[in-house]
Amino acid sequence: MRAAAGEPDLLYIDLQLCHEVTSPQAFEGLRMAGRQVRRPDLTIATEDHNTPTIDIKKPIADIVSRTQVDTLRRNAKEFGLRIHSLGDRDQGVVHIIGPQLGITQPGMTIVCGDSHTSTHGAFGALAFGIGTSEVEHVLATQTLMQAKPKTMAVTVEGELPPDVTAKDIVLALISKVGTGGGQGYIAEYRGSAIRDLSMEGRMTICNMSIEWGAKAGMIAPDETTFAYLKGRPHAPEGADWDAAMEYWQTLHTDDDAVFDTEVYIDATKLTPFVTWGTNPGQGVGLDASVPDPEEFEDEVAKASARRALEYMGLTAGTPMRGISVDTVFLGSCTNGRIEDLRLAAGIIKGHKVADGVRMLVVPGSARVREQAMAEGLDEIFLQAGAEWREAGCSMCLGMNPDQLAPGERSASTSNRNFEGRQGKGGRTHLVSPAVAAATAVTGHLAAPSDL
Ligand SMILES: CC(C)[C@H](C(=O)O)[C@@H](O)C(=O)O
Ligand code: SF4
Repeated sequence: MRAAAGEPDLLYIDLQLCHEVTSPQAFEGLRMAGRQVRRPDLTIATEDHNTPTIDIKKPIADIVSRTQVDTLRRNAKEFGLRIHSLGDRDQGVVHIIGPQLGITQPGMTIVCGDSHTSTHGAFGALAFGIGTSEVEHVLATQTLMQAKPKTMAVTVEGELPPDVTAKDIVLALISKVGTGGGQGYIAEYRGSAIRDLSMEGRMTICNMSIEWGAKAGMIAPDETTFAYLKGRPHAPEGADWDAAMEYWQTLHTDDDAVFDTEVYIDATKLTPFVTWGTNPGQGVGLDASVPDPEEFEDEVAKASARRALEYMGLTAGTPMRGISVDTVFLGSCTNGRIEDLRLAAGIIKGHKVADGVRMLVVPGSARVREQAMAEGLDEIFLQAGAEWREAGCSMCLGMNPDQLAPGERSASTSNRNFEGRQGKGGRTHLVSPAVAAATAVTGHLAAPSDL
């Protein structure tokens, strides 16, 4: 890093991830300026947003999607970049493949033209999303200018009650601090409840940092982190591993560190959390009811809740469990990892997806899919009547064929419930994989304990 008075810092970037949506103009910019990619070895591309999750051997039907994906392939070839294309064993959602390959490591600076790059902060990496002009800057120079953000500690203490997962922690946090609560901050998630989470759970939380406005979210690397990384294709080996460990073990906050802001959450009081509105902060416990907008004190929150209920087709006072869904989506870079699939499969096993409900199970990467199949999870989902798909962003956002029809309602393990996010007119309730599985069985928002 280079720092000078009155200037933003200049960061060296250890890893840039690319996908088809936000990279075309960046490569075009390089071409027009006659530049090369500075460090092709520190740049890796995958196809995820525009890719279909069935018939992946056929050409992509939608012309815009096909052009995006073809353009990424051409750019990767021209600039000498590693790319994991549809059908490749290492293809998948950009934020799933980095950790899975062991490319994401503690202490790194990681960027991608994608807001959920914060996911990688779960390893104690400084990881955040950047805009397309910044993507071009990093491609050309391997550096990025950044103003120093403020720091926030999000401390989650205590043991999680049954049926409560990492997703519920982060949904509860966002409804507490609001979607703008983290603006200008980098957050450290800490406390016993965070330390007790698996890497998958930690990634779920860091993934949604951007949904409450934080620039990035980080978790101090510990034995859980090291155990996850050990033996992965790109993890260091032998003496390199020992040297890396020596460094990684220093990457924790000093005991006497002072944060600009602190937030505290009592994990023992959490319940499964679900959203009722059209931003990730409009959530309540599953035991609660759809709130009454007139009871919000803040005028902006009141207006936004009124509009959200109208769009969502909901009436204040309706118990959350009384909300029926048409679709359940299990997947995305928030909850499309093996642990998420295992958890949902364990709940759905021996049950059937409710009549009239479709359940899409979309592994976050081809490797997650492979592993799930090796464990027989695909069979469990198929026997329950769910659809077992190929890897990709899928119904997390309406950029590929997996979409909600207007007016359709989903319980979705993804991270955004904005109007039209899963298809024009679609209505999204954000939930954990456990709630998704129980909801698929009952046909209305539910927890595993309801089965
Ligand atoms: C398409 C991409 C730019 C976008 C993002 O930045 O997050 C997408 O991944 C999303 O989740 O909305
Ligand atoms: S899975 Fe969803 S949130 Fe993640 S990168 Fe894809 S579209 Fe964005």
